[in-house]
Amino acid sequence: MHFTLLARDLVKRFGEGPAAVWAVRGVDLALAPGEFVALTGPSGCGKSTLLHLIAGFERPDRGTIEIDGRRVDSLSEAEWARFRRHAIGFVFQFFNLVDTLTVEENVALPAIVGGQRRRTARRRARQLLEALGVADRASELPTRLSGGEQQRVALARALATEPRLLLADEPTGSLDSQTTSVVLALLRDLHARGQTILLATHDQRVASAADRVLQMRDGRITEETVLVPGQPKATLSRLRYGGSP
Ligand SMILES: Nc1ncnc2c1ncn2[C@@H]1O[C@H](COP(=O)(O)OP(=O)(O)OP(=O)(O)O)[C@@H](O)[C@H]1O
Repeated sequence: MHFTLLARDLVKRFGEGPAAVWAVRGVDLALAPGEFVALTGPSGCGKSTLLHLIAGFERPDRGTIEIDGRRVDSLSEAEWARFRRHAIGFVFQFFNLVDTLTVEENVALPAIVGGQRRRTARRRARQLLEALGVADRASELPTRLSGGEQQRVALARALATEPRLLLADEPTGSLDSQTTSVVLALLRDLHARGQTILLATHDQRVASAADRVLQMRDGRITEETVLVPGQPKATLSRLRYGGSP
């Protein structure tokens, strides 16, 4: 079986000695291509840390991570950064857009940094903004946009390099109920198109859109609820909005 994500026995500790915090204490996790999995659990149980380990923002103290069959935990920082740029999209609770760049430039940036031609990257950014319903804000600075619009831009940026794995940390955590519905509909749509998604959420509505919900407690996955039984999709049809880039 091919997995988009395969993590084994992940452990992450912050600090030393008696002050040490064991944020992740031996997590095994496998996502098949096209699966949508939600992580839930009380504040401080380790959801963000787990996502950061998978994205390579933090290094595990123990354990292994494979993404799309590639061992990533042993990569150098530079290799990790290069791999992450095209394999992983990350959506943050507070958007993390660059305030001094326009919306379109924000979305095009990862592809440009990854070596894509500027014109191609900007054209694809336009297509994504169109698909996510924020194309009319393309030339504005992100600070002029509402929270929901900023999160749609952040989603567009995360998808700009057609990542195998979309990670999202509380993507609706700073949105009101109506805007949450919009972002949730987008996540469902991405899932229906075959995007593999792992997200952390406190919102039951968001969690219930997933195929599986994993409950975390004290750095461990303590419970699994399968909402959509059966084999996950075996093939991943790559996301394409409005033709090839
Ligand atoms: N950089 C860090 N340095 C020290 N401790 C940290 C660091 N990051 C996280 N922790 C600790 O690790 C534990 C897990 O935190 P984490 O942010 O992963 O939890 P969480 O489930 O995402 O919480 P929330 O739902 O509030 O975002 C907490 O005790 C937290 O204080």
